[in-house]
Parts: sequence; structure tokens; C-alpha cells
Amino acid sequence: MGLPAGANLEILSPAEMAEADRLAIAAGPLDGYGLMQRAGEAVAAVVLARYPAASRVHVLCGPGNNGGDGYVVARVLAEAGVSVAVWAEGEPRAGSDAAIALARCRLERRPLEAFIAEPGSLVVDALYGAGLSRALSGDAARAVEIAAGLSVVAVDLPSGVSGESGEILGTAFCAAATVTFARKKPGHLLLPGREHCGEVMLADIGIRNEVIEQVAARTFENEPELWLSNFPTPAVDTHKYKRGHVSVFSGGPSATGAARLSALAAARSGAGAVTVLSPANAMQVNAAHLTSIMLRKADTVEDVQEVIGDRRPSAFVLGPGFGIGDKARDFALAVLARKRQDGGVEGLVLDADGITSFRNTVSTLSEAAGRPDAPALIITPHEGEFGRLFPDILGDKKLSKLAKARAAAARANAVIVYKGADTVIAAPDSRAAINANGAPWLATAGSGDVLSGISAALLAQGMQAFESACAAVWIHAEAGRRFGPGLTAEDLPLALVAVLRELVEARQKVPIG
Ligand SMILES: NC(=O)C1=CN([C@@H]2O[C@H](COP(=O)(O)OP(=O)(O)OC[C@H]3O[C@@H](n4cnc5c(N)ncnc54)[C@H](O)[C@@H]3O)[C@@H](O)[C@H]2O)[C@@H](O)CC1
Ligand SMILES: Nc1ncnc2c1ncn2[C@@H]1O[C@H](COP(=O)(O)OP(=O)(O)O)[C@@H](O)[C@H]1O
Ligand SMILES: [K+]
Repeated sequence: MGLPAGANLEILSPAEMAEADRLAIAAGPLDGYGLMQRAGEAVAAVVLARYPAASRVHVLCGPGNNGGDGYVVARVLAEAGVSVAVWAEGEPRAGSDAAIALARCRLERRPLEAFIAEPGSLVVDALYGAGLSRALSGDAARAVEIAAGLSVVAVDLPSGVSGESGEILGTAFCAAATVTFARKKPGHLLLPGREHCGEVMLADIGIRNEVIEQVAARTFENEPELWLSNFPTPAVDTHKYKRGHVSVFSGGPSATGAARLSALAAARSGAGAVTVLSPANAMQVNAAHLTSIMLRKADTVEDVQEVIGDRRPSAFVLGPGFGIGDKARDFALAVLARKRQDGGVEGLVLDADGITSFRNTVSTLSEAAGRPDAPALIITPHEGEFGRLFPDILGDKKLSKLAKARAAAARANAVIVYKGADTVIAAPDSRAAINANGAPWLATAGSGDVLSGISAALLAQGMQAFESACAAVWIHAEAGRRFGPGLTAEDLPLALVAVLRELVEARQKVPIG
């Protein structure tokens, strides 16, 4: 995926970052120590800018290169006149970059086991970064406790946070700011790691974009730059069907609200026409609540085929309030059996009951979605629903949330939107994005229905499945975050408006091509 220059949205696993370090060193001009020097200087600059009044700075240095960065920080701060104490755990390996950094840092070193810190002092955590290989224990774990009441600036990652998964190994520092290098790592965005990082600041240590490109990362931070150039904006001479037609399947008479929420979100998100497809016995109740949104009866697979033939909807939502069972499976498979090309169906967003209906038959779904020219499939599970479709993947303790979403996408031939406070969007071609702009206000009934409507609207307007899902997740989260306390799912469709306006305006500034 070509990102706009300067977007820096690639997320590198610790292994990919180590590869980037190696390639950068091989390409020069900086050697390993040169990169470390830049890294340490960047952290020191943050400390000086953010904490000019800190009475004392305690730098905790581990045995590896993270500790090496720490020795650079300590030296630069001391040279700037700051009162610095260095507390060390382990010895850098002879000949390593960290050993060079230690040799150049002439400050007294005290053992970490003796670490104490006065109130008002600042802690720089340079114990472990990308190389964290086991749970924090002993003196490092004790240092976490001592630092608990103090401001902490973490070097690369708070020690104890897995850069790969965001999991906490044993215990971990809670930083006010984390300075990382070149690109973010999954552990900065996945929970609970994200919560331990505080503000994540990206420092340029001289690893050029061409080097990052060589690593060919497949994971990205979900920000508008990732998909803005594909974001739909209507042409002057458009008409309503050109803007995409979304159909949302409604549940029975006592469960129609979810589909209407989804439909309204689709309409707000730019679909020119939206139809609620309702069982006959729920037509009255749906009709009583719909105005601009159209309504049509769909009780059988034949009804669905007819809708597709007559009205040519380009994307469907199936699941919110729909009910679990054969009907959901049959309808979903009927949609997926259509062709995508030549004005066919672009895609299906399978949510809620639609997901649960495939609990024991996920292979039927993946076969249907894997057929050449099948409509795109986007599945939007929260953790419970994810576990119903992919129990073995959910239960695999070796996999991060990112890896789980990726494995599920490959198995299901679908874009998986694995929801939560750290939603991961993964495509069958192994691309993935991690979303971090949400807020807990979004945890409200019906919020997911709105998300599926946004995704379908973007699909219907011609956005590719992965990009639609990424854009929908970001827009939904942004609207919820900005609205804040008091948010109900009913508020979300209107709250999208300001976010969409900004995106459309930003899109118009992106060069075409
Ligand atoms: N040249 C480079 O590769 C650069 C590396 N940089 C820094 O280097 C770091 C990675 O360095 P390393 O790969 O040396 O890894 P770390 O310094 O993160 O840790 C590795 C060392 O810690 C030990 N260790 C790991 N977990 C432990 C635990 N829980 N308890 C006790 N010991 C533990 C390992 O056995 C190993 O000795 C990055 O996070 C970054 O801060 C930066 O200086 C930029 C340049
Ligand atoms: N703590 C949170 N922070 C940010 N987003 C959240 C949080 N909790 C839930 N969300 C988002 O809210 C939506 C909830 O969807 P879902 O669980 O399907 O709810 P519902 O079925 O009630 O609509 C998802 O998009 C999810 O990512
Ligand atoms: K650290």
C-alpha cells in the first residue's frame, strides 16, 4: 500500500524494527551506536522540554540496547545541567552499542536493587524495550512499584509491555510519555499496552522511509491518511443510485430498531439510497419509523433475489436485530452468491446475529466469500462473536489480538473488524490496521449497528472492503469520542456529520491518482 509521504503509519513488530535497524546500519551513514545516540538524544530532548523543573532524573538502565539508550539519555541530561542518578540492572555485552554508550557515560552507576526516588523526581525507564523476553520480576518489578507515584518517560516501550502484543509481562511501568523510534509498534496501540504508554512520541533517529519500505510492513495505524485518497466524494453530476444503494435486513416486529439505526448511519455516510428489507409482519412497525429510508418486504430467499434484480443494491447489512438461525445463513449466502462485477453486489457486512448464525458453519461462509468475483465480505465481531466463529484462534494464547484478526481474515476470506477499545481491522491479504481514536462512550447498545451501516455505505460507494472497514471504524470512533458523555447509538448518525465534513474537505485537497 502506498502511503502519502510523511504519513508514517506503518506499525513494525519488534522483529521488523530490528530488521529496519539492520538495514539502516548497512545502508549508513549512521552505525548502530549512531542510531542509539540519536535515540537517546530524542528522549533527553523530551525530558528537557516536558519536565524543565524536575529536581532530579533517575535513569533506569537494562543490559541491552534499551539500556544503551538510557546511558545516552543520562549523559545528555547531565551535560545539560540536570541532576541525574543512574540505576543499572545487568551489564551490557562487551563490544555492543550499549557498552559504548556506557563507556561514554561517566556518571556513577548504582545497582537497581538499591533504587529509591524522592517525590517530585522523574524516572526514565530504559530497562527493557523491544527485547523484553520474559516477565518483569525482582528488582525491575520493584522499580515499577517505586515509580508508581512518579512521572515516567519510557524509552521505546514501558518495560513490561510486549511490543508485539501489548500484553503486560508480569508488571509494567505506567508512563506519562513514551518515546519510540522510526515507527510505532503494536504494543503502543493494542490494549493494555496502550494504556501504559501515555502519550506516544515518534522520534526520527535517521532510519529513512526507503529502509522502512524495504521491511514491507503489513500493519498500519488506522488514521485517515491510510484511506483518505479512496474516500468517496460525490461528483457534481451524481444521482442517488450512483451514490450507492444500501439494503439493511430488519428483524421481526419486536427487533427492528437495530436495522433502522444501521440504515440511518448508511444514509448519513453518503449512500444515495437506503432500503430496509423487512419481514412482512414487521412492515407496519418499520413504516411507522422511516421517512427518507425506503422499505420493502423480504421474507424469503426469492424476495432477496428479487430485490437484488429490481433495485440493484450495491451493499447489504445483515445481522443487527435479525435473529439467529437458518434464515440469516440463507440470506447471507444468497447475497454472497451474486457477482460483484457489472453492477452487481459490492459487498455484505455481517454483524451481530448474522455472525452468530454461522457459529458451526463458518466454512460455508468462507467458501462463499472465497469464490472468484463474490461480493466482498466484512465481518464485524466483538470478542464474544469472534469466539463463536473462531474459538481455536480466540483461545490461542500465543496470538496477539492483531494476529488473531489476521488469522481469522485469512480463514474466512473476509475483512475482519475485531471490535473493542483497540479495534483491529484485518484483510485476507494480510494487511491489518489498529484503531486507537475511540472512547468508552462508544460502549453503548446499538453502537455496533451504526458501525455496520457506515461500512456498508462506503462499500456501496465503491471503496474497497479493507479501506471501507478502516474508514468506518475511524469515523465511528471519532464521532463517539467527540460527542463524549451521554452518547447513545441514536446520537451517532448525526454526530458523524462534522467528521464526514472534515474528511470530504481533506479529500478534496488530496491530489488525484
Ligand atoms: N541498533 C539498534 O538496534 C537500536 C536499538 N535501539 C534500542 O534497542 C532496544 C532493543 O534492544 P535489545 O534488543 O538489546 O533489547 P532490550 O534492551 O529491550 O532487552 C534485551 C536484554 O534484556 C534481557 N531481558 C529481556 N527481558 C528481560 C526480563 N524480563 N528480565 C530480565 N532481563 C530481560 C535479555 O536477555 C537481553 O539481555 C530498543 O527497544 C531500543 O530502545 C535504539 O537504540 C535504536 C537503535
Ligand atoms: N471502551 C471502548 N472504547 C472505544 N470503543 C469501544 C469501546 N467499547 C466498545 N467500543 C466500540 O463500540 C462498538 C460496540 O459494538 P458492539 O459490541 O457490536 O455493540 P452493539 O451490539 O450494542 O451495537 C464497537 O465499534 C466497539 O469497537
Ligand atoms: K523501556
